[in-house]
Amino acid sequence: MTNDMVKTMIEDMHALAKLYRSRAYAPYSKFLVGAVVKGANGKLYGGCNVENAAYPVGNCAEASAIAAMVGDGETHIVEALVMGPEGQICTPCGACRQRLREFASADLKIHLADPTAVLQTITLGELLPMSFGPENLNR
Ligand SMILES: O=c1ccn([C@H]2C[C@H](O)[C@@H](CO)O2)c(=O)[nH]1
Ligand SMILES: [Zn+2]
Repeated sequence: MTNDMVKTMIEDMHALAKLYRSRAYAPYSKFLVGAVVKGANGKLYGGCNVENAAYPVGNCAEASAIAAMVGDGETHIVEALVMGPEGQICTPCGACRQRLREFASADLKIHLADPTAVLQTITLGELLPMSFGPENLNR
């Protein structure tokens, strides 16, 4: 695969995350997040955060994207992107690191983006070292 092709694919993930971020329902925090996971099937799945008047019931963008993927019959994530507000990176919260871990290996690349660009790329293993996953339950 050429560098141009890789760039195009990240740009596709970035564009989809931006669309989903624009649909975020975050009237309480006003912190809009979009997330995209790429399945092993090559398809992209987007999600946004969905807050609730009962605050703890709110949902992270990553959780929404993962739910869309699993609902489509895919259970392996090969790449991910999380987009927060302009000028800052939004790293997945602790719970979402574990949610990603369920469907990905430690070398999963997670692109951290704002609406203008990908600002940083990190692996799941860096975000969640010595993780507990399905293998620990012989799955
Ligand atoms: O990686 C993250 C971090 C935060 N949020 C959401 C949760 C809440 O709605 C808002 C503020 O925490 O941002 C996400 O969706 N993903
Ligand atoms: Zn989260």
